[in-house]
Formats: sequence, C-alpha cells, structure tokens
Amino acid sequence: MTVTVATLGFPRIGPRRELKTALESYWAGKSHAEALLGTAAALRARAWAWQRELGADIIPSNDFSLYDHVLDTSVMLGAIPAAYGWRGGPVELTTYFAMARGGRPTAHEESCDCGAKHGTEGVPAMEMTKWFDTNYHYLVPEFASGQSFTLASTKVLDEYREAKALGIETRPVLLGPVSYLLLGKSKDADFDPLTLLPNVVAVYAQVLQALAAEGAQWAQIDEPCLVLDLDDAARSALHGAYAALHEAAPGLRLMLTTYFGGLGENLATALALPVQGLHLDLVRAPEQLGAVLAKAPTGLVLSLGVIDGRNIWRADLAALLEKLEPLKGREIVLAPSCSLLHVPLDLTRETALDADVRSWLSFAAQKIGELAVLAKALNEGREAVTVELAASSAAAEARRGSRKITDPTVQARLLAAGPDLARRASSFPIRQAAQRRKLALPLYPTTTIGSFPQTADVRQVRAAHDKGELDDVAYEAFLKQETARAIHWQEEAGLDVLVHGEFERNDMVQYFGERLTGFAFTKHGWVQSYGSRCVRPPIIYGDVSRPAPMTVAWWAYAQSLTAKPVKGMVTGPVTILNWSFVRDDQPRAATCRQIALAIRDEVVDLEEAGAAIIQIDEAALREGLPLRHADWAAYLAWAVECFRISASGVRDETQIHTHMCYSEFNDIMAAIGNMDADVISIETARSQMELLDAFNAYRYPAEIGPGVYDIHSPRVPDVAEMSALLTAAAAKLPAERLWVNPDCGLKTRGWPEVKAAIANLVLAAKAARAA
Ligand SMILES: CN1c2c(nc(N)[nH]c2=O)NC[C@@H]1CNc1ccc(C(=O)N[C@@H](CCC(=O)N[C@@H](CCC(=O)N[C@@H](CCC(=O)O)C(=O)O)C(=O)O)C(=O)O)cc1
Ligand SMILES: N[C@@H](CCS)C(=O)O
Ligand SMILES: [Zn+2]
Repeated sequence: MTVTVATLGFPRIGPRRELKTALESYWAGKSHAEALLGTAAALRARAWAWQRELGADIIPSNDFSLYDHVLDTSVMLGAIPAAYGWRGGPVELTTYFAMARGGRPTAHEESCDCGAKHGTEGVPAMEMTKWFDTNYHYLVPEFASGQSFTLASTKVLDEYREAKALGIETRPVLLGPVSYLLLGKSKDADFDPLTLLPNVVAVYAQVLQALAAEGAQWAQIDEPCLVLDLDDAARSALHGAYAALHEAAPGLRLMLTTYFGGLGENLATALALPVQGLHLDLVRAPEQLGAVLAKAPTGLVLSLGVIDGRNIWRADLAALLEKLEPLKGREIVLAPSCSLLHVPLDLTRETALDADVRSWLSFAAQKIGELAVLAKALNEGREAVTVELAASSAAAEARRGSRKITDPTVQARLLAAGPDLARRASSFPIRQAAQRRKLALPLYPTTTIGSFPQTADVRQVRAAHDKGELDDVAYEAFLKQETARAIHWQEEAGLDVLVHGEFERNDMVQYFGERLTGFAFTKHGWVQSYGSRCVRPPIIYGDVSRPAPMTVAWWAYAQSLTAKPVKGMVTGPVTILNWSFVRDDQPRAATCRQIALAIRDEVVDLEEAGAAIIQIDEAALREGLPLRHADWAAYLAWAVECFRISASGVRDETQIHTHMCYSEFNDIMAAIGNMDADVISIETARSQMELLDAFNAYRYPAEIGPGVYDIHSPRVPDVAEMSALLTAAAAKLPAERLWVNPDCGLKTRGWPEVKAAIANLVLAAKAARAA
C-alpha cells in the first residue's frame, strides 16, 4: 500500500506578507477589493503549486482566509449577528471586515455626502480570543437560542474549483460543526450552543453534498475539540452530527482531524464515528498510536501527524522511521501534527541565521519536504533516501552535542537556587505599607500599560536602522525624541505613574529575546497572530542568560525627564516562553526558569537604577494553560514559580506590577494570587468589571487596575463611560486598592485616539477621587 503525504493547512500571509500589505492597503482605502482578491488568489495558487512541488500528495483548499477561518465558518453558516445588517445574499467584504475589525466607513463612504445611512459604521468587532493554546486569534462565533443557519457563502466550493482549474485536486478543509459550536458564545445565560447542532449540520450537509457533486473525493473536517475534556453531551453531539453528515453525503470520504493533543478518553467516540479517515497528533501525543492501532476498524485511513506543526525543529527522520516501518501494509497518510499556520513559511530565506542553528530547523516548506522523505523511505526503502536520512541524522546528532546549547554557569546557578529565590522578603501588607510611604500616590492612581503607538514613522525608522540605512546614533536620537515627547505629554495629561512608551521595542517578546543568549531570530519568519498582524517568534535553542541590562538605559532616560515615577517595563518569563519557539530537548519548565533568572537580573538592575515601580508583563501566562484540566496544576506551579523568581529580587518598597490582558481568570484565581504581585492590571472594560467578582470571591489581597479603556477598539470612551466602570469597580473592591488604566498597551492605536481617551481616563479618576 502506498504511503502518501498530506498537509492540513498552509501559512496564508505569503512569503513577503503580501496578504498583510493587500489587506491594509484595502482597509486604508488605497486599493480596491479586486486588488485584494487578486492577491489572495495568487497566494492560494502559489501555495497549492508549492506544496505539490515539495512533495505533498494531498493538498488542502479552504485553509486560506482573508482574516480568520472561524469567521469564514460563521459566514458560511450565515451566523452573522444582526448588528452587521446582513439581510441574506452574498456576504459583502465590508460586512466581513466589520465582523472582524468593527464597522468603519469605506473610502467611498468617507468622502461621500449622499446622506445614506451607512451599514456597519461604528459597530464593534466580534470578540476575538486565542485559538486553543496557540498565539493565533479567532473571532468568537456569537449565538442566540433558536438561531437559524443558512448557506451564505460558497467559499469552500469556490476554492475547491479554483484549485481544480489550476490542475490541482485538493482536499477541502472545514472546521467541524461540533468544534465550531463549542468555540462560540452566547449572551443568553445558560444557553447551550449544542442545541443549535441540527441546524448547523444541515448547512454542512449542503456543503458536503455540493463538494461531492463537484467531484471532491475527500474532505478534511477538523474537530480539535476531540482533544479537550468533553462531557457526554458533546460526545453524543459528535455521534449525531457525523451520522447526519454521512447520510447526507455518503460518497464523500471524511478525514476527521484532531490536533493539539491526544484523544484520550474521547478515542472510542472518534473511532465510532462514520468517517473514513482519522488524523492524530503524534507529536503532542505519540502514546495514542498504540491504542488507535489496536482499536481502529480495518479500512479506517490513519493520518499520522508525525512532523511538528507547532514548532520549528528539524525532525530526526531515521528515528521516526523506526516507529513507522512496522506500520507498512496499513493504509497510512503522513502529515504534520496540525496545520502549518503556526510556523514560519520558509527557512531558505533565513541566510543570516547562525549556520549550526539553521541546520537544526525546519519551517513549513521544509516540513513538507521531511514528510516526502519519510514517505519515500516507506514506499521504496531507506536506500532511496540515503542522503536525506544521513543529513537529518547528522543535524540531530550535531544539535544534541553542540556546545552552543549548554552554558554551565546558567545550569550551576539554577542548581544552587533554593526556595527563597521565589519569595519576596515580606508579605504583601508589609510591602504595601512601605510602598505607600515611598510613592505617596493619590487614591485611584492613573497609569498606562506600557506601549504607546507604534506609528508608521517609528516602524520605518527602525526598519531603516535594521537595514543599516540609519546609524545607531541617529536611531537612538529618534527614539529619545519619541520617549521625551511621550513623557511630556503624560505629565501634561496628568497621569500619576508614567511609562517610557516602548518605542525601542519591535515586539514585547522579540525585543528581550534579541538581548538574551540562547535565542535566535528570523528575518522573515512571520506567523499570523490575527488578521493582518503577525509576529516573529524568537527561537530558544540553548541555555538562556542575560549578558547585559536590556531596558535600564531607556527607563533611566525617561525617568531623568520627570519627577513622577516611571515604571520599569519588562516582559515576564512565562510570556517570553509561550510566545517563542521553545527548545524540545528539555522540559519547558527548565527553560522558563532560566528566562526567569535573566528577567530577575533585569528587575534588580532597574531597582538599583532607581525604579520604584517595575511591571513584569505576563500576558501569556493564562493562555499557556494546558488544554486538559488534569495538566493545569503542574503548569501553574512552575509558571507561577518562574514569575516569582523574576519578581522576588527587590526590596519591600519596590512595587511589582504585573499585567494580563485576557480576562478568563475565574478558574486560575489561586494561581494569580500566588504570583504575589503588588498590583495587577487586567482586561475588564468589555465585561463591565464582572471579573472583579472572581478576585473578590478569592479574597485577592493586592491592588488591581481593572482596564477602563478597551484598547482593542478605535473608539474613544467618554468620561461618563469610564466613570461608570470605576463606580462598578468601587462597588466590588475598596477604592484604596484600585488603579485606573487601559486594558492593555496602546501600540496598535493612533495618537489622536490615545490622547483623547487618556484625557478622559484622567478626568474619570479625578471624579472618582472627588466622589
Ligand atoms: C499582545 N500580543 C502579542 C502577542 N504575541 C507577541 N509576540 N507580541 C504581542 O504583542 N500575542 C497576543 C497579542 C497579539 N497582538 C499583536 C498586536 C500587534 C501585532 C503587530 O502589530 N505586529 C506587527 C509586527 C510587529 C513587529 O515585529 N514590528 C517590527 C517590524 C515591523 C515591520 O513590519 N517592518 C517592515 C518595514 C517597516 C515599514 O515599512 O512599516 C518590514 O520589516 O518589512 C518593528 O516594529 O520593528 C505587524 O506588522 O504585524 C502583533 C500581535
Ligand atoms: N507592556 C506591553 C504589554 C502588552 S500585553 C504593552 O504595553 O504593549
Ligand atoms: Zn496586554
């Protein structure tokens, strides 16, 4: 039986972030929809052809999206909230982007005086949240009881036909109906989204029938919910949904795709579904293969996710073959563990990387190549790929033995570290008294979260510096000018605790990684975070240490310009870890402890330089939670310990802030309390301070800055709105423990909005003090 190679999804943004450029140009009214759609079609064509050239036999379609594939699924199902004014028929691009980004006037509308009421202007975007435990964000489907669904987009079919017209037979990808519903939310309390399943499945049935009629042999149907803790209702929903889909399109074979973990106790459910193929993530859960082989019905095609779709390490192909060769004779497909959306596109462009490190890596394109080698070895024997296998083994061997990955000093320091390293000298009440004496801040102190707008100007100057077109002196002078402006403006605005603005940072993780040993960086290794926004996650390949202070000079410069306290600003160890590609040759906790020590050194240096307040951002601590509850305690134990290591080197009177911008804290309140920060700023503006109930219920002792300005929207909240939020907060917590701040950093906003919103925020704080 021939072993084939499949991909489950390919990066969408393009080798030169062509999609980002096209989207942002269209949004700015600088180009028409045709140009955007043309770029999108060219990117799809390139991706299909490229995957084929690289050796993929089964190539996905409908994995592309102009913004987000969960949003595309909502659009396919006509699940478009009433606010967006859709009245049936094809969904316009303006409606689609209004759902994604909030309603804005189009270029035409901005300049027109026709007096017509413009559809979505001013309507907020749909909620966005993290896609499982990745740094990709999806738009949360919004449901109401009794909601109806209708086939509102032919995208799946269109893209299947588009590929076919280019001579490429694809396997269309759909997010499965049960995962789709479980990823959504309803404003109605106690609403169960699975009650909508029959209506949703009816639309899926239409889509599958249409694909079958068009000639599709297979469809890939993603049910990542199968790797979560599911209750009986969800399992029974899966049975019902797939029975109905099989009945509707019996001729179309379904590859049920699971990823980001193992099936665990959901295995029996998955194996009982009337599907013809099952994809397993054998990188995160290699142990499940034995059970699946033992229990899978004959004839079920197994798709084995053996190449890591979530990380960038080159595989040891000979070692993988040891495991795969015994499966010869069974119908198997080899695939990455999940969609390649989460890794950069192509390593060959990274010519500036250290040659050794580069030889240990594999990006999306190289991963398909690795799968092709494995398939060839299984189909034709190892001798057919001797050279490739030897190169893979040599790289694995070189990485294991490399002196670049070990630093005995770091390892010795960690071994010597006792429990005191993760403990502040005194308890919170003693620290709080010392900090109050030192800082003498007013009631309801005002501050911001750290970054100010990363304007096109700032990015272009940095790009010029990176390319060598601007020397260090000129670049530093520019950054100083921006910082000074920000400090003077904050003083005028009347903020109590200032920030330097983070103008020198390309990204809150990348900036630190670039200054730590054991990290490598790509030039083009962009990974989509949401919509047109991308990040270049650092690669942690070796032991981590901090050769020199990373932020002290910028803090000191900012503080030299004002008598008000300027917060020292660092990214926390868990966030650096969770937003990087992490070495896979030691436990993540061990790598995180090394980063924690490096950040601790920075925090101590900031204190020594005179910083009275230091913020350690842990935006990604919550999202790093394992997908299964059973694994939470172990993760939280080391994650909290690492934060505490980074924060505990300072004196009582030095105030440690932390910031977390995702609001689902209810189930990890104990861990948040154990972080033992003096002040925490959190996202709450959109949930009307509901979150504070969880802090109260847990008896959280320290100070809290519940965000009163939702920075994810360009809208400027007025004083009354922020005052109402503060009043709501003060009804839940004593005023002496409240801070007044936005939800998150202001890097994605423009200066006019920021200035107007912060002026209102200061007025709201003053009104609260007076009250
Ligand atoms: C808080 N968030 C973050 C996450 N992950 C991170 N690693 N960092 C985060 O801040 N995850 C959760 C959220 C996600 N939110 C965002 C928000 C905004 C962005 C974003 O704006 N990304 C930028 C790229 C940022 C960056 O690396 N900038 C560099 C390079 C800038 C650049 O593109 N330069 C151009 C040339 C300059 C020009 O002409 O404009 C080039 O290199 O070609 C920098 O500023 O130096 C984006 O553009 O997408 C991401 C996640
Ligand atoms: N200090 C960072 C935190 C973002 S989560 C910022 O302000 O952008
Ligand atoms: Zn934030």
